[in-house]
Amino acid sequence: MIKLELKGVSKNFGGVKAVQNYNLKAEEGQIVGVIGPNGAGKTTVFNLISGIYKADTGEILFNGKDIVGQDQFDISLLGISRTFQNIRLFKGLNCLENVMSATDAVSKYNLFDAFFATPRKRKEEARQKAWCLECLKRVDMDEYALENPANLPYGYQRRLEIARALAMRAQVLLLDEPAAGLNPSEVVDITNLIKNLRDEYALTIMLIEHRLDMVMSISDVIYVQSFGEIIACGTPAEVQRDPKVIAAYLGGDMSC
Ligand SMILES: Nc1ncnc2c1ncn2[C@@H]1O[C@H](COP(=O)(O)OP(=O)(O)OP(=O)(O)O)[C@@H](O)[C@H]1O
Repeated sequence: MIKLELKGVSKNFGGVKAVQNYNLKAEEGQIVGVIGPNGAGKTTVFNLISGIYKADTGEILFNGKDIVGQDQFDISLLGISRTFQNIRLFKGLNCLENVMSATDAVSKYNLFDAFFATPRKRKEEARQKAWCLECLKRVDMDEYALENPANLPYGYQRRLEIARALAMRAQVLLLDEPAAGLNPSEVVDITNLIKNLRDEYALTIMLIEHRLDMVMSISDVIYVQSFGEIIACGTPAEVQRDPKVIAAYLGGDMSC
């Protein structure tokens, strides 16, 4: 089943054609790698899917429905969550509160309940807390629930971002350079975590990554972008031997 599909999507910034006539299909439970040189338009694709930017042309279908024009908040409620190249966490909140902040929008109590701290609000908060602890556990971070993320190694902060996305009950996860800044053993950990989450929840995962060894080892299919266009798409083995990819992206050596 196709979970996410981009059809003829384009985005210009003034004279810059950041994304041009972009077509992509991501099946349920698939890990889709997106690679390409700096400035190729990879992050712009994520910004278009997540509603940060609106596509100039084309369709972005999530579960078969076009989401172009919806704002980022509504898109995240639909089930598309993303992480960022530069980790975005609330440094003043502990890990559990960071995860819970992601679920505030889906809480099932109203202003009256919130103002008067009704039993319904207390019950709903307890339910959300249990669910968020479960999400922390899923990324092996339950023991750090009360820790400030700023005191934790980078690898944990990356996992915390993923826990926030899980708490939103994401069906599609957009990971922007999940291995950036991680040491080799943290890269192995996050790679295994991503694979396990896909297997367990049938998540559809798109990932932008400059670390080719990681993206090649984890992806079912890879899209290669250059100057806003897809120049190749296929299995890791297929794109590695594609002459266009080798010429445009790696200057001759794609072995990793
Ligand atoms: N908000 C914006 N305003 C103007 N130009 C933009 C904007 N966002 C992106 N661009 C331009 O669009 C092009 C694609 O940028 P984008 O960040 O999507 O590339 P990228 O492939 O993610 O790069 P990197 O690998 O370095 O993160 C670049 O030329 C960039 O300068």
